[in-house]
Amino acid sequence: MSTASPLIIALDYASLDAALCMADRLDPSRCRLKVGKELFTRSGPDVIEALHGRGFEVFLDLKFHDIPNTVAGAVQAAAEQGVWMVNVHAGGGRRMMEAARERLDRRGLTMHLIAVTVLTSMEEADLAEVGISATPAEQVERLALLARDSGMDGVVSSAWEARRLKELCGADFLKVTPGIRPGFAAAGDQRRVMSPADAMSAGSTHLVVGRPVTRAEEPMEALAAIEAELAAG
Ligand SMILES: O=c1ccn([C@@H]2O[C@H](COP(=O)(O)O)[C@@H](O)[C@H]2O)c(=O)[nH]1
Repeated sequence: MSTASPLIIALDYASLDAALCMADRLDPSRCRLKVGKELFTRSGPDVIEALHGRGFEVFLDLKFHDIPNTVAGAVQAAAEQGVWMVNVHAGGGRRMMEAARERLDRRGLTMHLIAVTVLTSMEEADLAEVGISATPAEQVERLALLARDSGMDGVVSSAWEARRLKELCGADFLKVTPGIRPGFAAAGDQRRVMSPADAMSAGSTHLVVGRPVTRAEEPMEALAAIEAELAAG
């Protein structure tokens, strides 16, 4: 089932059972689901099949970063499992991203293919430590333009960069933003955070929300509070 909701709930769980327990409380008309490294490493493609069986569209957040041929093969495998969206690291470079795009196009596979720019857990000092002497905003812009020119459908960034990315890359370019924190949630390990309503006003097209819902005492109430905030604008 496709949904008009911008919400993507991150199922960061250590077992398939725990992830499906949460999925069974959610409604595919109200959100999409994200499967990341922990859950996929534990459960493999079974989790994708189980979520599809429950009617959810799935963002497979494995952030592929490898040589072009390897990434193209991984992206093809994701598309053949029918996932709605997959991502690669823009830092893998133009040839890597182009190889992924070409592989999908040549096989007639349709799936959103996006690139991670700068992780929302990073700030300027973290970039400096890995040898990047730019602010997160500058680095996101640089990688987003490279991603667009390499055939990506959009990027993962924080919502702080969404407004500028809309100006640079247009409204149709997907701006998938984790680090979403409603007023009631702690930032935790995230650094570049924003509230759901502010993120949408800034130009995010999709909001990735994990712990504020999945670790809430009442996950459905937390989700409803986020939906109410979005509806109020
Ligand atoms: O830059 C990034 C890229 C991916 N993520 C993922 O999003 C969720 C966020 O979860 P929260 O619990 O809401 O912090 C998580 O699965 C990350 O792997 C990200 O946070 N930042």
